[in-house]
Amino acid sequence: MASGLSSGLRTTSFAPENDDARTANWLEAVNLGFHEQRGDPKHLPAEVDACQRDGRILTAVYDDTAPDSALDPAVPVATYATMVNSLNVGGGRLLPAHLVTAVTVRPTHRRRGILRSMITSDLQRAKEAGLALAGLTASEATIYGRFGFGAATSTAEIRLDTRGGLGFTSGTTGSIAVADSAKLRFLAPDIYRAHLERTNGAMGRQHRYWMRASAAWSEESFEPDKALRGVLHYNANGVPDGYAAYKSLGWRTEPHTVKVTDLVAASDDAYRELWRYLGSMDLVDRLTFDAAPVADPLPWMLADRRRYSVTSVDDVLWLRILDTRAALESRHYTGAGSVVLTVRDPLGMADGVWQLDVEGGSGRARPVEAGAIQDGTVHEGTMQEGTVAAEIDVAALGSLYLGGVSAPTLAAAGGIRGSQAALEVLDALFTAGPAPYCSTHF
Ligand SMILES: CC(=O)SCCNC(=O)CCNC(=O)[C@H](O)C(C)(C)COP(=O)(O)OP(=O)(O)OC[C@H]1O[C@@H](n2cnc3c(N)ncnc32)[C@H](O)[C@@H]1OP(=O)(O)O
Repeated sequence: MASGLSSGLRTTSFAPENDDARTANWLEAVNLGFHEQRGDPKHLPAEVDACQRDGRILTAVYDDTAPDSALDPAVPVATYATMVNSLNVGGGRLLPAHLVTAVTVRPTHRRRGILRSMITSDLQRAKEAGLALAGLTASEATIYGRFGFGAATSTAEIRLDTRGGLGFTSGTTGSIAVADSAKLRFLAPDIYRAHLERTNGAMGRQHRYWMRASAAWSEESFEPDKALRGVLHYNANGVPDGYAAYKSLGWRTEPHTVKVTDLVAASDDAYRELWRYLGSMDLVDRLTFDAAPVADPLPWMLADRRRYSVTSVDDVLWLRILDTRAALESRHYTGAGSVVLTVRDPLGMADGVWQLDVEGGSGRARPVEAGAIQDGTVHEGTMQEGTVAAEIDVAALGSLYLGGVSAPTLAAAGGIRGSQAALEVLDALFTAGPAPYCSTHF
């Protein structure tokens, strides 16, 4: 991959392996690129094992022309990794998505087009491999729009005033127990899977999530996190259907604060009861959580909703449509109707004109001759005459895809061009369902 690199650079892609200098050097380059500490060789086998479990394919760009005393040229000057995982695209439908991660270019090699070269060739290959969507979580919001990615989901950072305990408006359901963290490691994947299947916008998780939720790895290192605790919710049949991981920020923190590091609910009851437990701990004055849903039921279950505040809202999942027809036909829809969409894609992967007909939760996308559209409606050809039409940039389609933002909002921002009638149809089709929620970064 990565044709178009400047001369002197060479690139290769490989699967991670243990006892492999190439893999170790690649991981070291990622640490360098993200300003992390050097890796500890004793943790390398676990780190490589995690990469393998995630199904990561690693790409490295090398510059063999390093001068004396420079970092070993076997350490790549650029890194890039991909993996495939499931995205809930509504109605319990799971679609495999091509995920991009660990993108770094060394400061000495930046702004020479290395990222552009890696990502454009990779996206093309993912499309040829039959994947309808690509996704990533971005270090900066300014990088990936030019490559056709649009911000598709957000989470809220929340703060709860728990002095004296939180009151809830409804009675308890199921039961709660403090978790044996070592066992949580093996329960968490199943609980998350059930959450994934019921949550629009949720993404399959990487191995590190189970290691972190069970305190086997801290958020910063591959060492155990001795401060982290876990709690489980069991449904009426005694089956675990939710967990949370949390830790005190220490007695010197004023007010005394517990940070919730992960909270996964596979039922509404589990969500409510996990927060009830967290909100009832003695000696805790504040709870924080940085990955709450933007459409959070939590304030609606509190006796005093003013105990809940949102301190920031951040984008999480960015989506890039690779195959427009497959993406449109894979998604679940809530409304019914028809619209003709002209997709503009500067990279030429997703562009074209489609008539989208939605009925009974499913969409059918048929190619349309571009000349059939005049004045924003269809006038000729085999398509239904009078169907409303809109033009949409591929990044805006990525943002609209899971319904995280409305068509009129995207139109006001310039990403969609169409009549009021077309925007209303798009809105009814794409955003009428539950707001997407992705609590997974990768
Ligand atoms: C999915 C993830 O892994 S997110 C993590 C991304 N990585 C990081 O944040 C680590 C630190 N940053 C880096 O390593 C690099 O700066 C990268 C990877 C972001 C960019 O790599 P580069 O090789 O310098 O990018 P490249 O030269 O291909 O730039 C392509 C285009 O993106 C633009 N661009 C690149 N980085 C940025 C940025 N951080 N902010 C704004 N624009 C950017 C360039 O100006 C260029 O624009 P143009 O084509 O319109 O002229």
